[in-house]
Amino acid sequence: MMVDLEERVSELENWTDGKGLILCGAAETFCSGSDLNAVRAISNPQDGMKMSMFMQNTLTRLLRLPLISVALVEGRALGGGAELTTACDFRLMASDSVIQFVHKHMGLVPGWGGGARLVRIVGSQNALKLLGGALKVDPKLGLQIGLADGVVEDAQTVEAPGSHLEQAEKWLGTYIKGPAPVIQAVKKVVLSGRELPLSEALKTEMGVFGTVWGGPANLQALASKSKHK
Ligand SMILES: CC[C@@H](C(=O)O)C(=O)SCCNC(=O)CCNC(=O)[C@H](O)C(C)(C)COP(=O)(O)OP(=O)(O)OC[C@H]1O[C@@H](n2cnc3c(N)ncnc32)[C@H](O)[C@@H]1OP(=O)(O)O
Repeated sequence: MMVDLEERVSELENWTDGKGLILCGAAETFCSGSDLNAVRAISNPQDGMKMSMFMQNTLTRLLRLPLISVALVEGRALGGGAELTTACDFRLMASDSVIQFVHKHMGLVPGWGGGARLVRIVGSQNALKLLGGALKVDPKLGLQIGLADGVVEDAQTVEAPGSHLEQAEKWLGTYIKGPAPVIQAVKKVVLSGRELPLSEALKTEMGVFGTVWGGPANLQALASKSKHK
């Protein structure tokens, strides 16, 4: 899974007109973390840290893609799978889904960068509770602490306008409507604001602004005298 994921991220880094990404699992599980059969063979500290470096690099690149990403969590996201959800910009949870940082039960802490990202998403107090307590985060708790950005309804409920994936596509559609260069610029500006010290973020923002100012979308908007009602 880890190598496959890195290869997909490399492909996505070359997707020049991408605007949005939905990451979902298979069957009833979003991701159950490391392959326990495989990690038993690399249970020494050196190999563990190599795996950690590989996955931290992969997931950091995933989060830094110039597009808006959503983790569609169906079933369980456990351990590294929970960390994987934090490597997307947003998380949508199905009604019976659970995000659980089970690391403590494995005698571990997050190793794929999920600890650092979790603090930035839910704050240090909630991160400490989720990691220290290996708490099961259901959609209600996820929305309450800001780990979940929305819930997708089950097909048999009246509110469900389609499958989980169709609902996620509709949810994401609101944020990626528009020309790819503009959506990509939006993500780049937010990324720099999220990761850089203010003075550097301002420089990055100015640079990104320069790529869209006077661009096709900007000139078209100016020509149309659009009103934002
Ligand atoms: C940095 C964190 C990272 C690390 O330390 O390297 C980790 O992520 S540690 C791993 C954390 N994940 C787990 O501990 C998950 C363990 N699995 C489960 O809790 C359950 O399997 C499940 C995911 C909740 C699913 O339960 P259920 O629906 O009851 O199905 P099964 O338990 O029968 O599983 C089906 C099948 O899948 C195999 N499986 C599940 N998870 C893993 C895994 N992480 N690695 C390897 N194999 C996994 C499970 O063994 C079953 O296989 P078969 O017995 O061959 O059918």
